[in-house]
Amino acid sequence: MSNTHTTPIIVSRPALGLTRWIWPGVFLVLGLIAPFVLPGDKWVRVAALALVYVALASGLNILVGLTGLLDLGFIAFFIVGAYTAAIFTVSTFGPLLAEHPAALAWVLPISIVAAILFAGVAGSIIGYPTLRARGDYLAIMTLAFGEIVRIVSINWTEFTGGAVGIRNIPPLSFSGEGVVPPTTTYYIILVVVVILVVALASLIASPVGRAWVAIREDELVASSMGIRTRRYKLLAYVVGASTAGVIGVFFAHMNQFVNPDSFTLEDNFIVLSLVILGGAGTLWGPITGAVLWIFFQAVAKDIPVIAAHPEFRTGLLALIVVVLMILRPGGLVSKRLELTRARGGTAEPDGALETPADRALPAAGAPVLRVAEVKQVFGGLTALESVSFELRHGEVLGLMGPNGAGKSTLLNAISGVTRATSGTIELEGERTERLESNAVSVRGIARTFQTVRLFWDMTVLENLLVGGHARLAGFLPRFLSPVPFVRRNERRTVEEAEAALAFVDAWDCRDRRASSLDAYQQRKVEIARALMTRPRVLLLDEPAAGLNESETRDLARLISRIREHGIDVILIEHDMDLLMGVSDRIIVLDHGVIIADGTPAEIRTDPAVLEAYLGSDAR
Ligand SMILES: Nc1ncnc2c1ncn2[C@@H]1O[C@H](COP(=O)(O)OP(=O)(O)OP(=O)(O)O)[C@@H](O)[C@H]1O
Repeated sequence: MSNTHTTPIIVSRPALGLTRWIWPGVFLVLGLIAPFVLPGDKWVRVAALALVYVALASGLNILVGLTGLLDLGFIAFFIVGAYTAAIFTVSTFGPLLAEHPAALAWVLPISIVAAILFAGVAGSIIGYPTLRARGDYLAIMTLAFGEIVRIVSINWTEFTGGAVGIRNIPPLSFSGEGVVPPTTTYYIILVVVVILVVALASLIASPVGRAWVAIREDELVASSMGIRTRRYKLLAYVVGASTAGVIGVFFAHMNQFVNPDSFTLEDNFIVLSLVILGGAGTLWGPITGAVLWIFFQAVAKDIPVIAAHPEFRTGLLALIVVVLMILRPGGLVSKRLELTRARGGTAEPDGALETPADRALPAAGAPVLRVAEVKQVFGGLTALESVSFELRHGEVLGLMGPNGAGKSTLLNAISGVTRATSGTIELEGERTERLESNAVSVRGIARTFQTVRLFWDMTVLENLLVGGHARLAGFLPRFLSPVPFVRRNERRTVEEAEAALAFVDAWDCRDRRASSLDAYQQRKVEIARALMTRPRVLLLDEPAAGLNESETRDLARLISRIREHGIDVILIEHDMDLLMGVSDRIIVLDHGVIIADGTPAEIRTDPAVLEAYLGSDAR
């Protein structure tokens, strides 16, 4: 059994049945009764504005909270949505609406689709160049983008009305009435926001949401699990932007005018603060933050000192954020996101690893992986010098060499983490040396890392589901988890994940947060996650580092069992007993050159190996 010497932190089993609806139920009931309990129209308008911020904060949360992409220009997408509605209803369809105000019922959907399209395109435009940028660069680029859109809205006068803006946007009335009670507007916006939040929540508890969180936690590993990271980052921009665009349309109708002052840089920071204040990366945090802040702001307006100095409002928000970040760094709501809605079984599977039915195994001894004359140069340093070898089917190939010999560099080149300077790599006859790591993973090469790299904030099961990502997410995003066949797929993958966990003897940990596991459990989960990609070849980089003797023996048995399942293994290891015991053949690297290739017994007595390890005295 697994060794457990830490206090197990069990992430509560995903809530079943009614309990998981408590939180959304409370919000929905509050949303529905708000106009009845709020004292007067002014407060109903405040509530409607709070809903607008709920949608904005939820959209920005996809970028900042889930995917870890700081966006300081998010308000630009809101501007695009609001101006789209304004231009459509005042200029394009203005004369028609003047004659038939009820035509808004079909102009509005056109505005919404156009806003999704325009904001989505704007999202891709900002998203594309920022795909390679992170941190400071990303922040500055998005900030600049937000300003560009705002400045364009001021200066493109024939379209946007310049500084004056666009007035006389019709209210949300489908009956032709010129005046719409704030309660009606409120309920229309409530319906829109509920639809947006449900759609975003569905996306989060799907392979897409897991891919976003995986990218935030460790982009390199996410890619090694088969996630096309650039595509998912771009998708995050498009989804966030479209959300802001849609709510921008409703804001324009609610406000009945838009001008550049409707959206300032300050609004941008307010939305960002609300996400952080509420709890970035949670579903309900940004929603809570938005509602609390908008109401707090409305109340604060009546406090004399703030009424006299409205500029204090944002300063106050900044102060609240600073204090809260010290007291509660995760934000007001720190409930972990559930990244799957599928439920696992309650009985441990028998521990047999699934082999895909469509997979024809090569003949024993046939070459599976061919590495030919691979060279890797980093600046002036040649880490690998024309390395060539074959991995044959049915074998565990040991890879050893002194520190700095180039072992990890070789694994990185094979797994597509780095691109070899020259040379070829073939997996069952297919060239892979030019592929990115996600494509290499999909072709059938999985890996673990020298220091364990799990998605620490996810549960063990979620970690494994990320491993099964490529099977769950096709080109057409099969992400709408309420759709039955998608759920079936997800359930199948959960079953496979549980089988993989039972195989490595870590099924008990399936609901634990990865960060709570002990060293050996972490290693086993990392191996199970790699197995979830259904690899033909598994690359293990020093899996015994940090393990005790009995764990190392157990690991040796696990590696042999993996080979018995038809998965060929390349094993880097400094633990000689493990390496010699489990490998069928060993190659030895020194200074980026293969100096020996043979059975463990041959390697043990090879003079070149002894010299590399012990110096010239060994001869
Ligand atoms: N991204 C990089 N940029 C520059 N130099 C690198 C890079 N990656 C590795 N190197 C260098 O390449 C050489 C080989 O490193 P590598 O990590 O592959 O060795 P190793 O055999 O895995 O060693 P160890 O057993 O200590 O992990 C080292 O000199 C290392 O400093």
